[in-house]
Amino acid sequence: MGGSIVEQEIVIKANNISKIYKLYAKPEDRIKEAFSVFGTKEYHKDHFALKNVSLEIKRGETVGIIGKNGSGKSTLLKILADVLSPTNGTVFVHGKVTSLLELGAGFNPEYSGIENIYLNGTIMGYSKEQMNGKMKSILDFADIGEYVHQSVKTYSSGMFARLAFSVMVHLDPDILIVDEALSVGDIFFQQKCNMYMKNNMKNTTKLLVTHDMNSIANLADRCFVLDKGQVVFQGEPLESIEYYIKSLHTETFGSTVKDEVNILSNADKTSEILASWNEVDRDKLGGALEVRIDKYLIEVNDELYKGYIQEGDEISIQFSVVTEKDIDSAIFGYIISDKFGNNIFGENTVTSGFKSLILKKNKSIVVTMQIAWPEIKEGEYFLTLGIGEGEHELQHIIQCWAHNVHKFDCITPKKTIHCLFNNKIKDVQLLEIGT
Ligand SMILES: Nc1ncnc2c1ncn2[C@@H]1O[C@H](COP(=O)(O)OP(=O)(O)OP(=O)(O)O)[C@@H](O)[C@H]1O
Repeated sequence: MGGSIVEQEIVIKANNISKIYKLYAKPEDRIKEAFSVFGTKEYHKDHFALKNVSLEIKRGETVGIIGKNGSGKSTLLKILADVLSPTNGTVFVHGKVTSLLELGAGFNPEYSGIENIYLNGTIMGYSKEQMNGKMKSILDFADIGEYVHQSVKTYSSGMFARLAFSVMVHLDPDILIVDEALSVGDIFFQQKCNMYMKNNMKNTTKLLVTHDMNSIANLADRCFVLDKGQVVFQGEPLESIEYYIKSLHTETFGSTVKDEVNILSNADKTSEILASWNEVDRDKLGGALEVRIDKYLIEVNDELYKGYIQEGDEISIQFSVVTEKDIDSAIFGYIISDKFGNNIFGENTVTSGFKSLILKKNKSIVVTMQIAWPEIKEGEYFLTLGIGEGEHELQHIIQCWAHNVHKFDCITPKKTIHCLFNNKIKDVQLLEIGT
């Protein structure tokens, strides 16, 4: 068989699978139903953890599965890993599967790390001798030192994740299924796993469930987005992330932004157009509020924000301002902070060299600030907007702060940002000092 044919081989095929759980309002309803005369009276509601899901995955593909909590990701993986049966539909899986679902399956907590390595090997059909041959690489990768001789029940969840991942990938699976299990490991271990999967497991089909969009952007060839047990989108990772994050934002922030909004020139900014902008919640505002931020719109590279952002993207932050007084000298600014509230970067018009910005009483004004997204670590970042009154950045009246009005999901495809940002090594020298 030629290489390209092998690559095209479908190794996972799910046909119209559903998983239905019976939900009972009260525990006794289950008993009542079981003993109902002729078994006809129903006391339960059907809950579809998965509904009519069909998919095909080829050999060697890395497929990301994303979706909100409870959307059915784990249920799907468990069915594909054959630890759960679908209520309806058929599943075909061709090849040896190892899975990091629910850390612990396949591990005996009373056994030591070493004993568990042998146990997993036996389950996967390897002899003791074969496992001896793999032992060093498994232990080196897990890197948990002397703990391998302790019983697994004494491990921290991170140590356990290290051992379990190492064992799973060294058992040469045809298909590797990785749930959020890895997220309990520290960031360096997660990177090590991602590198290993990328570089050492090219022929292995990998299914990844994670809420870490950056891993998806970097590792996946293709993605499925699940919502309420159904596949609502499938496609390229970035398109899938865009679809998913947009739907999250719509839910979380109640965004009213329409898919199609014309790119506006200043003259066109009528109240009709502002009607489609995002309202800033009054409870996000602070300051004297004689001048206040009313609505905003974020555009990235001249299009509406797609749900993710990356280095070099040109952002246009537009917001409308309602004024109750004349201001001779206004300062506008922004801050980007991380999810822990640390301010990461920002600027204002004074320090950027823009002076004498005048606001007239009872006028609606639209402010547009252009910035470029810098090279920073992947993650969630929040935009805060500010208006000050005065000429000096340190001596002014805070008129309006609009806190955390917008969330940016920053991804760094094909790049590792080691800390908050990278700082290049400008020069390196090697000096030979002897033989
Ligand atoms: N044993 C069960 N009994 C009843 N309902 C269940 C059971 N297992 C899962 N569910 C329900 O099925 C749905 C899908 O659950 P699942 O764990 O697959 O979601 P998920 O996308 O993996 O979520 P998360 O991101 O929170 O891990 C949820 O509504 C969940 O409450």
